[in-house]
Amino acid sequence: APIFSPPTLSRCVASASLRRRPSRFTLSSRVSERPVEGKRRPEPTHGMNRTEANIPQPLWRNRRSSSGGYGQVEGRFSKNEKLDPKHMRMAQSLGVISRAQRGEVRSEVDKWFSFDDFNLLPSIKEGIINGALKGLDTVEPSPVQKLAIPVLTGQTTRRKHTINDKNPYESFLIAAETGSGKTLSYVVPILDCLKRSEEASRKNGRAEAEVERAPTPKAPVKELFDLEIPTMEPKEDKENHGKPQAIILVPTSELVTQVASVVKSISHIAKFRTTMISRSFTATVIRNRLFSGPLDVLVSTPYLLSSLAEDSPKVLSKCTHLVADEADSLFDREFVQLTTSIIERAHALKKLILCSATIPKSLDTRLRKFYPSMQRLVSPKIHTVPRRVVLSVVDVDQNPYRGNKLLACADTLSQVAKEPSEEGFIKKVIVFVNRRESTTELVSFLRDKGFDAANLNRDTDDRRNTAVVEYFTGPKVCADPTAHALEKMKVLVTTDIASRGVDTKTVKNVLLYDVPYSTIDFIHRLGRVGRMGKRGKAVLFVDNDTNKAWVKEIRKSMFLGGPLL
Ligand SMILES: Nc1ncnc2c1ncn2[C@@H]1O[C@H](COP(=O)(O)OP(=O)(O)OP(=O)(O)O)[C@@H](O)[C@H]1O
Repeated sequence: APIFSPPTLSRCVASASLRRRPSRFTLSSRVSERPVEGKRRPEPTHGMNRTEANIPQPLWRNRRSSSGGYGQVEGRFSKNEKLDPKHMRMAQSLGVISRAQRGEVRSEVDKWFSFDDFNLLPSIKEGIINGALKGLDTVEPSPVQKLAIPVLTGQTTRRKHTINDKNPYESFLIAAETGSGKTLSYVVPILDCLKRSEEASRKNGRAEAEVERAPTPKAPVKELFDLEIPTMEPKEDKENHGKPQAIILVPTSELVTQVASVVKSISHIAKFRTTMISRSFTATVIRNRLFSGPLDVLVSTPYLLSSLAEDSPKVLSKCTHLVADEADSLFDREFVQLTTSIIERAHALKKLILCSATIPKSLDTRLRKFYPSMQRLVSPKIHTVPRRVVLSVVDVDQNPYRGNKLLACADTLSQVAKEPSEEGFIKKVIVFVNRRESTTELVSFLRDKGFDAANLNRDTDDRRNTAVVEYFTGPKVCADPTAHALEKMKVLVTTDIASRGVDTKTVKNVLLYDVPYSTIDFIHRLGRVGRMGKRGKAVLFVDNDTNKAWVKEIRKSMFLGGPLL
């Protein structure tokens, strides 16, 4: 017989039955002893002589699907898992909204059903339906719009606001999850208010004109020696030139273009004069846009507006409504002085509106100090990632990548390209990196591998950046059905410049090439997908240096649909 022959199934079964010893199933004498923590017992009977039932705690009571509909969950999430202190600091940087507050807001939101329920002028409603939200089958306000529009238009009052020397204007904070329609929640009430005051002043003007048209007393007959005083030519009324009534501040020139296009979509119908200025335009263009005629709404970055206001302070003299969109950026260390100097110079200000998807504790404290009577319109879902976003994790230190992150990224992208979703259209994928230098390195690697990749960061040309952002925020683009899978995909490699506010509603996949520095960055980067209830996928690349407990915590919160804290 051969020394070694391959085992057959019957031989294995026979040897197993021979080895079976019933004595091994007798109870141990150490049955009452507590198991030693962390000690592994490799015997086959391990765990059979326990004094307590080993039933794992249910992790998610309302688990939607066994296949992990809300994220492919790896491992178990333990309640007692401690975060690295460094990451605890990051995780705790977000303000906390109590359950009671969330419940209160939900009942407020449930009162409203359609835009018709709001006390808006017909031209504004038409602007929403046929302009800003044109092409939608059913147009109804989103929760944050239901929360903000009635309060900002004065239809409902939450708290009586007393205007005095300390609080010369009303202040509001709109805070809601990413992609929830915050832009319209402040644009609509502002435009409605401007239209009403325009109509009121037109009525007053008509009344004044009627008074003027009344028969004037006859002029006394001129004597021969009376001087003939030449009548002055009526001057063109330049009083309102370059003095917008509403100003919207956003941190980047890409957002200037985006927000201005939302305002313009309503302005075309409701007849407003809107313009935008940013560093993408030359000085002549900016001058012409601002001073060539009367202006209702201006969208700008704080840098440009504050330098303009220094040269001609009258720019802010008629501003009654001021918005700071992405308020957490505009009140951070980089912008806070510029933003507050603009607010202080707007002496005619009636309403200050701050808007943000995240409220870091630093902002919260600052706002409580500077605007103690600020009305907070906070969505119950603040600090959550849209529920239809699935986050999966790729460990680049594991096989098959073995530390080659570039390769892991290229491989993930090629898997995305092969997916059958978005059939007939170009797939748009955004890859977020932490440092702008990484964009160049990653783009050249991806191009070498045959991907159509572009980079966007603060060093790249502004106009090109605007064009790239417009492509990724624009409608779906049809793909050539005969083209290769990689040719049917466009990849944008970018830093946080494209993570805030950019409305990439046709993007279905984001890749987080670097682990974001904070929960705030996580929320904004993941918020580029799953906008307005759409589905989205995100892939996070981790390595041995990543705090996996923190990542696990984030995935757990996402799975439960709770806020990332
Ligand atoms: N009531 C609505 N119904 C359907 N779609 C809407 C509605 N309001 C806004 N939208 C659309 O939702 C998308 C996201 O809106 P918006 O950019 O205002 O979100 P956001 O809350 O400001 O997001 P972010 O926090 O990322 O800046 C836009 O494409 C917008 O046209």
